[in-house]
Amino acid sequence: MALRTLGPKAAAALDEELMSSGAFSIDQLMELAGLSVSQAMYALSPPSKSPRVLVACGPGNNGGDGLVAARHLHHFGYKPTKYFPKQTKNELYQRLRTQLEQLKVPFTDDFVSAMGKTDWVIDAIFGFSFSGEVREPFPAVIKALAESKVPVLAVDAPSSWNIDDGPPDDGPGKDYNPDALISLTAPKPLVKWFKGKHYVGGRFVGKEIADKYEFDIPPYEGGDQVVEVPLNGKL
Ligand SMILES: NC(=O)C1=CN([C@@H]2O[C@H](COP(=O)(O)OP(=O)(O)OC[C@H]3O[C@@H](n4cnc5c(N)ncnc54)[C@H](O)[C@@H]3O)[C@@H](O)[C@H]2O)[C@@H](O)CC1
Ligand SMILES: [K+]
Repeated sequence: MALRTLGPKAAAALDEELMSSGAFSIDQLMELAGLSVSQAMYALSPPSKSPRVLVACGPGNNGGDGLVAARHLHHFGYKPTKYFPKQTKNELYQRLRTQLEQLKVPFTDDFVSAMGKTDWVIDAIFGFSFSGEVREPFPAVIKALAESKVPVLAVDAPSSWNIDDGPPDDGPGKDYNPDALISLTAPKPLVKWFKGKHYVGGRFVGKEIADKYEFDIPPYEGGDQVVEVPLNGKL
């Protein structure tokens, strides 16, 4: 049995429910999501093998997960660098940025050059709210990811893929196939087209909610925040 998927509308509704009747704050959810991204990175390649990680952050909550992950990666012993070209004035993001500044996590505004000086890239540009054609300044970033010689871990979705329909037929993300993907809470329908290593994280939902939204809680072990899940094989 493969894990059931959660479409973009249901994923947004679930987020809203968690933050209203569920009594979670966005900070809590983002912290757990970002922690699980950093744990997937560690499972893929520990800092002794790949110390340099370039974290590409988009303007929404997917980017926020990337900022949180960068902080945890620093504490795990990596040397993260962040790329965050469209910074919001939202207070949460300002606090996440200040936390990274205090740890002296550097930033870059030249993503393409930074790709030549890293061991892994984390794609936290767009998640389940992405739609349409990729707008500036991101087409060049998506193109660089598609042509990347270093491995890429995508957060929740390979950025520029349609959440329901998978890889785009043309545009900068046409040939973008990241090496690994961490789905948050539940895989999105695009996993049907994904061929790399797949993890699920974002361990904050109980069975009642999972039943209501018709997805499965993956078989997390012990205190782990992530679990590797075969995409079409048996659980
Ligand atoms: N319940 C969960 O699983 C949680 C998910 N979180 C993360 O939140 C993500 C969803 O966050 P959001 O709803 O903020 O949205 P996203 O981060 O997916 O993206 C929205 C942002 O991208 C921009 N955008 C959308 N389409 C674009 C295009 N074609 N070109 C350029 N920019 C475009 C929007 O203007 C907006 O600023 C998830 O994928 C996940 O990473 C966590 O942070 C919190 C908990
Ligand atoms: K992403």
